[in-house]
Amino acid sequence: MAAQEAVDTVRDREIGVEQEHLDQVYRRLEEKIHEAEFLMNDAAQRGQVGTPGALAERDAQVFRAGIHLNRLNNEFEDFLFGRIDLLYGKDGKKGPDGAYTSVEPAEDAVRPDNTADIGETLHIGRIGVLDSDYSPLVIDWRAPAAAPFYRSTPVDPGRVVRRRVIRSKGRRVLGVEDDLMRPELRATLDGRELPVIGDGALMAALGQARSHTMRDIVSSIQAEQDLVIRAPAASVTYVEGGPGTGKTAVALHRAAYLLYQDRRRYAGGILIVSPTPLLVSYTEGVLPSLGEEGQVAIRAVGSLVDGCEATAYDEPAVARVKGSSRMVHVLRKAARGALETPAPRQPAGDQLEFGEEAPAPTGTPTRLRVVAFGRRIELEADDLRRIRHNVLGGTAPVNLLRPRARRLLLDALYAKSGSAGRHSDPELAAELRSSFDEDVSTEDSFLGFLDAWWPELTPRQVLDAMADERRLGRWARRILNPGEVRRLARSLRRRELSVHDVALLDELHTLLGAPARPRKKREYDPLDQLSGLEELMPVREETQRERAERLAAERTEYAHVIVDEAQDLTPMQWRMVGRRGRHATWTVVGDPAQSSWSDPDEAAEARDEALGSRPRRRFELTVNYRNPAEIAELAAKVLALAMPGKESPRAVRSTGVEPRFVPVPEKSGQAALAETVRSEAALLLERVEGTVGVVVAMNRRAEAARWLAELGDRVVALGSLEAKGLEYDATVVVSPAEIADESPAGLRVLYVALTRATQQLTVVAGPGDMPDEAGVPDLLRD
Ligand SMILES: Nc1ncnc2c1ncn2[C@@H]1O[C@H](COP(=O)(O)OP(=O)(O)OP(=O)(O)O)[C@@H](O)[C@H]1O
Repeated sequence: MAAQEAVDTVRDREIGVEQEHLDQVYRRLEEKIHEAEFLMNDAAQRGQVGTPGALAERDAQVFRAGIHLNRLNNEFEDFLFGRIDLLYGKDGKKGPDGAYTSVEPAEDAVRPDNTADIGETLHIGRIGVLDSDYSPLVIDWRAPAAAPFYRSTPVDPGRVVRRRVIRSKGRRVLGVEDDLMRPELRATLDGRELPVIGDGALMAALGQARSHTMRDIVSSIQAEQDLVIRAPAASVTYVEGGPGTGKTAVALHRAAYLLYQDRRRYAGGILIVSPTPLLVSYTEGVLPSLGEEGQVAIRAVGSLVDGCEATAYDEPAVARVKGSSRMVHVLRKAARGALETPAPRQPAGDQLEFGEEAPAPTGTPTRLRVVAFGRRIELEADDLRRIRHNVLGGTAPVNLLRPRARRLLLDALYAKSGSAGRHSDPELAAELRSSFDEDVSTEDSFLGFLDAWWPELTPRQVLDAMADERRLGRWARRILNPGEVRRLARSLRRRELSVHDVALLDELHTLLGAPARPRKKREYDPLDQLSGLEELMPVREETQRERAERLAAERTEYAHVIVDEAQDLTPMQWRMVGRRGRHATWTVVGDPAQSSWSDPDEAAEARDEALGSRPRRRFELTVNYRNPAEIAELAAKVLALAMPGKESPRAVRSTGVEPRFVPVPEKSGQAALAETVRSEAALLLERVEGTVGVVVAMNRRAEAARWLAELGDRVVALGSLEAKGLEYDATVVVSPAEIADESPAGLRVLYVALTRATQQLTVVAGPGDMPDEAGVPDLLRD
């Protein structure tokens, strides 16, 4: 009892020490706010005092100080979260953050009798704060001086003697947890021995209930993760790690780190590509909590093209075709072929012509008739075919070839006009030609013809054209088999875009060339045709702000691209993502064992193409922070089937709660399955504090949502592919066999489903499963 009281007293005293420090930090911040406010009032009173530049600087200062205090008061519950006590360093140099830079201890820092004095104490927080004498009150977690907080281990302690995690809420310090990095030392701070309080700051973090949004991990980043977060931004940082090893967390913290390192280069220029909108909304709050609001674009792969927010999934056989790099060849043909619209079958009649009083045609015209120099001149179907063939010979984007098509049409018309040899004098000949061109190209019949014969195509129009099975069959000849053509065409007839369609649209965008932005209607000016000026003459000047917004929205290239769940990108998606980072540095995180793409080798090839020859630094994350050992062990059985020989990450904690198995005999029907899933989810809701995820095969998504409708918003129904990257306190995995049989990648998708829970897992064996007497489905047995 007495011993416990003594521990409590030491703990309380240490909490008091940290409280004092936190109070000092807030005092300092308030001081800065007052200074800033004073400056602002002063500036306002004196009106014109100082140059406009100086006033702007003051305003900026006030603004920055305001942001600081606002964050402190509102956002950062644990603004200050760490502390390291360090030995004296090798040299006495200080860095810009006011801390000593030396990583290694001075030679005489430890005395022969294993005693030492603490030479420096640093507090680590979400942002840096300097005292009025420029000594560091708080070091930004991303600053070099903070690295030992994450990196130091008992094996390689550097200067760190004690590492402390501080838990606080608002302005109150609630607790401290220490790790000793040099347990053999008797170190003193200001003449008193260093106390050590508790253990398991990481474990405390991992045991917390999960909500619908991800939390940052700044206070407990582990050494192997820190190496990735702080890796230099050169070329490609490539990270592999199993489920729950912190890949997503690391990717987000890395974005914050890069911004801190080189804001000028990265502000607004980092793209994070995420597999699903669900994962985007799950992770969206992390960067603001690290103080980086609005600096990073986090986009789902189905929303990478502006204006698209695709969430629909294709059935696996269709997804396989749409994602395959064979589509590049099909799309190339389609982009060119779609220039020709088939003539309508009804009403049957003469060939369609322009320049005649005929009902508006809907097919591609097969004859051009103009009047120039008082004569009727015609190009026949063969002439037109030849010209089209000639223009399409190269690889240039189709929309950009229109001026060339126009030129060749004029050449051909001129040749037929009989005017070509009329003048031997080159100057007169050129003059004649240019007046011919002017005559013809302003003629309505010519302009109308050009619009119909070489229309400016949008990616969507071409994709729609591919929905016609006959035409698609032509474009895909010797590339796709008839079954693939049929399925692809059928899926494109649905109006709703699928996630995979977006990569096709992006590819088409490249093949077609940028379509002109929607134009405001105005008087037609033939000069536009000559010079393509229409894009340069907006009806009204944009304001600065509109321009900034437009450029941000149109941004298609980034300085750094982070790909999360990289194993899932199809070859076509890699091409799309690659185009956004042609000059970028990259961070690519993924786990091949979780790939939902049927042919990982093909995807790896496309990835290598997107990343080019940039050198890669490879990292591996080996510790599973999400799943308790009991769940990880079960998942490992599926991993052994999905990817024999692949090692599971090591789970760091155990809950003592084994996964639960509940079979629903096949003959008992859908209602029994629904009832079982509902009651199992309800049971888990009672057992855990946070969220429950129910993972079902993709085609059961809608019904599963209905099954759970009454259970409130702590429970979510998810299709197997949507579970990617997410986590819940508890999960119900429904019908493992159904999930595994959904696609060629089914076992890997099942592995994903089984690794989502932080505490409890229930497996409901349904149709197709063969449970043993304990209810364990065949796929989950040894
Ligand atoms: N150092 C850490 N301290 C505290 N929590 C951590 C740490 N590292 C990871 N976690 C937690 O572990 C969980 C898994 O992390 P994350 O989702 O980033 O893993 P992942 O590797 O992306 O997983 P998956 O491949 O399954 O999507 C998250 O709740 C994360 O906050």
